[in-house]
Amino acid sequence: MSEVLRKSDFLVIPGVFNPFTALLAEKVGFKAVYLSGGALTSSLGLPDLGMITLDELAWMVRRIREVTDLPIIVDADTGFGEAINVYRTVRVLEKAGANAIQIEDQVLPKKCGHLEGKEVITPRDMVLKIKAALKARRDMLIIARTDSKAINGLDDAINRAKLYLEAGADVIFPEALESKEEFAKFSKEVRAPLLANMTEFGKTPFITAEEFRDLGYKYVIFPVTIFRVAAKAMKEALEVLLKEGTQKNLLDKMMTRKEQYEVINYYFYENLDKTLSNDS
Ligand SMILES: C[C@](O)(C(=O)O)[C@H](CC(=O)O)C(=O)O
Ligand SMILES: [Mg+2]
Repeated sequence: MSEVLRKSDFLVIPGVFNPFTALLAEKVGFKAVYLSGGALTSSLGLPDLGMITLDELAWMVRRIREVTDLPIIVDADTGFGEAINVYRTVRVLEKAGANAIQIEDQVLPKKCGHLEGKEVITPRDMVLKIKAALKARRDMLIIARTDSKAINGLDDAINRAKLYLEAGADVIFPEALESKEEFAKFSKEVRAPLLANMTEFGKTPFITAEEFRDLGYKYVIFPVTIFRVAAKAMKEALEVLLKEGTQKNLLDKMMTRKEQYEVINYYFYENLDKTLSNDS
């Protein structure tokens, strides 16, 4: 499955936060999913500040792996500690079913890369984490994210990316670039598979997937888009229920029971049960 990530020329990758959303992405036709820390933590009612544990993340990777064969890129934040922790993080997440893992060079508590007040670790400390990740991985890709642009500027982010590549990172993720020109400069200087983060309400202006491809990016993630759309839809539905005491006016906004069951392969299990009983 990591082969899909390695061999594809270009991939548009939605952020998911549970098995249902991963299945939806698969059924709609996406070729890979991104388990977003931002969306996952929000779905747990928690801020994205590096507060969940490795075990909680691995549990979700296993649950998603159970239902889909799509490649999963896992957002592992800062790797749950220092280099030796990163070693274990990689082992655990790969066994759980991850095909790629993203580690970022922020200090803890980490933040969404598009917020103010971030801090970065030294390039050397990040290189140690990347080396630990490479020693631990069997097949999965190691994606090194640098948050440095917003703190030390684009040139520092470019220099860090070069060091991370030299250390062996497979993919570079420059976080929170602010214009097409910056994305273009980065891809001109950093000759490697690159991942662009097209999150909304952040520092990056809207750039389409196709434009990112033309700018030299191999992967584009839309990490929290479906969470935010669903969150607003759920809030509106709750308000209607509270006000009207009936869901009648919501029906045309709903996935039907049949459509819902198709996503979760309900009918497969129903048929399996019949076949097993008929056979015996
Ligand atoms: C990509 C990201 O790391 C995520 O957790 O999905 C976030 C996205 C977001 O908060 O919008 C990020 O730090 O950019
Ligand atoms: Mg994240």
